[in-house]
Order: sequence, then C-alpha cells, then structure tokens
Amino acid sequence: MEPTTVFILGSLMMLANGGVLGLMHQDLPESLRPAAVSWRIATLLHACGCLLFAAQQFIPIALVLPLANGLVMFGFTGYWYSLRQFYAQPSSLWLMLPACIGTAGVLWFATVMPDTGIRIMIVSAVWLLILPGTVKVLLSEQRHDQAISRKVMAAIFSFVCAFVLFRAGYFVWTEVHADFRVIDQQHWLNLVSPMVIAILPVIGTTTFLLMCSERIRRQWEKAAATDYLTGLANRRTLTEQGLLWFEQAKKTQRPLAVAVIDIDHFKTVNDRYGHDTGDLALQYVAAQLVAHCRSTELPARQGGEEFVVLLQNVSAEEMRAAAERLRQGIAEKAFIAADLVLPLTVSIGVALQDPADSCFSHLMQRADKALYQAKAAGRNQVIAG
Ligand SMILES: Nc1nc2c(ncn2[C@@H]2O[C@H](COP(=O)(O)OP(=O)(O)OP(=O)(O)O)[C@@H](O)[C@H]2O)c(=O)[nH]1
Repeated sequence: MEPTTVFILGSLMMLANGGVLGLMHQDLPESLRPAAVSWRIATLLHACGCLLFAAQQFIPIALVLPLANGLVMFGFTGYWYSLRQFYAQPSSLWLMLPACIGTAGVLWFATVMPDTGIRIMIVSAVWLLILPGTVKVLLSEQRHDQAISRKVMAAIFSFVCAFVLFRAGYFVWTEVHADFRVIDQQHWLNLVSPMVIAILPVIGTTTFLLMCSERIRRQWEKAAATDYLTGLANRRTLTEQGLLWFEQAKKTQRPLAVAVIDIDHFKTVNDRYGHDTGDLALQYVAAQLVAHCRSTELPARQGGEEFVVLLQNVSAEEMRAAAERLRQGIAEKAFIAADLVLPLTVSIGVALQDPADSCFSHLMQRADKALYQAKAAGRNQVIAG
C-alpha cells in the first residue's frame, strides 16, 4: 500500500470513529461532554490534516505543508486539551502555543527559506512537546483512576511519542533530501508514519469511549453506595460492610462494634430554622463524624437524622472511647450557617459483637436499644448495650 492510500484510509477511519463519538454525545453525562467535543474537534482536525497530506501533489506546496502540518499539530493539541478537561485539570489556551509556533515555523521554512530538514525538526519538536504533556496528564491521574482504558491511552500516546522521537533521530542521522515528501513511496518510513499517526484518532477514540463508559460505571456505583445528602456510606453499604465485617470478626475473634448516633432534638432545628438548614446540620454532623473517625471505622447515614459508625477490631473499652470521641467531636464545635450558631449534641448507643449475636442485625438491635436508653437518660451521652 502506498502512503497516499494509507493517509486516505486513515482519515476515513478517523472520521467514522469521530462520527460514532458524535452519535453518542447525547448519551454522555453533562460532565463528560466538553471533553468529548474537544476530542471530536481534534479528530476532525487530524483527519483533515491527513487528507491534505494525501492531496499534496494537487495543491501548491507552500500552502499545503503549513496547513496539513498545522491541522495535525492542532489535532494533537486537541487531544491534550480534551484529556485535561476529562480529568478536570485546568486548561488554558496556552496549550495552543506550540502548535501556533510550529505552524508559523513550517510556513516560514516552506515559503521564505525552504528547508525540508528544518521543517521536519520543527514538527517533531512540537509533537514532542504535546505528546509527553498528554502522557503526563494520564499518568498524573494514576492514583484516582485505576481504569485499564486510562493505561491503554497512556501507552498509545507513549508509543506515538517514541515513534516521533525515533523518526526525528532517523532524519537527523540520514539527512533529509530537499525534495522529500511524506507521500514519497520509496521511503519505508513514509508507509509507517501515517499508520502511526492514525493510531491516536482511530484506536485512541475507541479508548476514549471506553474511558467515558468506565467513568459512568464508577459514578453509578458511587451513587448507589453513597448517601446523596451527606456523601457518607448509605444504608445499603452499611449493611453490606456490616455483614462482611461481622463474619470476619467471628473468624478472627476480633470483635466488631457498632455505634448508633442520633442528633438530639433535631425536629426543633427543622421546625425553627427550616428543612434546608436541617439538611446543612446533617451535612455538618456527617463532616464531624468523618473528621473524627479512624481508618478502621466506617461512618454511614442510616436514614433521617440517624448515623451509624462501624468500629472494626475493638475491645469494650476502645468502643466506649471511640464513641466518646465522636460525641465530643460534635458537641465541642457548634454548627454554623450564615448568622446562625447552633450547638448540636448527639446520643450514642454502642454494642460490641459477642458470641450470642447470631447475625449483624442482632448487634444493631442491641445498639439501637442502648441509644433509646441514652435518650431516656437525658441525651448527649454514650450508653453501651
Ligand atoms: N432536614 C432534614 N430533616 C430530616 C431528614 N430526615 C429526617 N428529618 C427530620 O428529623 C426529625 C427527627 O425527629 P424525631 O425523630 O422526632 O426526634 P428529635 O427531634 O431528633 O428528638 P430526639 O431524637 O428525641 O432527641 C424530624 O423532624 C424529621 O423530619 C432530612 O433528610 N433532612
């Protein structure tokens, strides 16, 4: 196959893939749409650049070279920009600078001082600024995004980057002939280059779609496991985790404890200051629980104004101490909303797993009873069941 055909086929595949991404636009969540639009624009620029390379014998060289190279450089920049948007990293128009300088450079060395070698070096230098920048974006998300698709995308960009480096080194080593053209059939690199350049828009777009679907799946999983108001684990997660830790504790003889926490006189907060302020108070209590929980403790919202904290691997003394820590954490810092400064307290019932507990819900029932006693005994205290 000759380079012109590879350029044309590559461009058609890019356009088809970009089209599929366009068709799926409505199905993407709002948060992913800007990145998807940027990716599509990048693919379109890239494809147009490749089509111009294919058509270069029909267009004056002084026009086609800056245009085709510029489009491909801006296409690469578009992928960089898109991935920054995907990961909500700050993007600025400065990202366009390398492509702008590169396009001006190619224009100068195609018209004013024609020099094929310098043109290749300029284009390679711009790519070698953009591609590692993109790989850096992907690698910097390693801790937050474990998706295989992110790793595949990083590998694709790294591969293209390595190829560009090799290509630049090859041309420095062999010296470029003045009338060298990227569609010149006699040069083996000219067959490989369009194939490699087309990898990003073709395989890259598919990988980008997989990244989107993986992000959506994770968002759904998180939403299903989290309480919408406080961001804590919800009742479902609490039950699942409680059952798991309860069974583990039976095997390891390291007991699980539960603390059921209820805000005192919460109805008054709602009645006096309104439901919205009540919601803010719930968020405040949740934040205090998170701040005072340790890594072996799981805070969750059971429902209404009731929270539960699972305490893994504790003795009776440690359970009481942990519950006191949580109670004091809430009592010692008033809830503040606009002009309102409102001290809040909680009552806590705790229970430690013992052999008589046949199941997790039995342990929960004992903690619930203890909570009832704490309320009856005057509130703002911890009672063990
Ligand atoms: N703002 C807000 N209020 C809620 C929510 N869920 C439950 N509540 C309110 O929580 C209050 C619970 O009040 P009660 O269970 O009667 O008890 P209390 O006033 O907290 O008093 P004690 O528990 O006896 O100290 C009710 O007014 C509910 O409307 C919620 O998601 N948001």
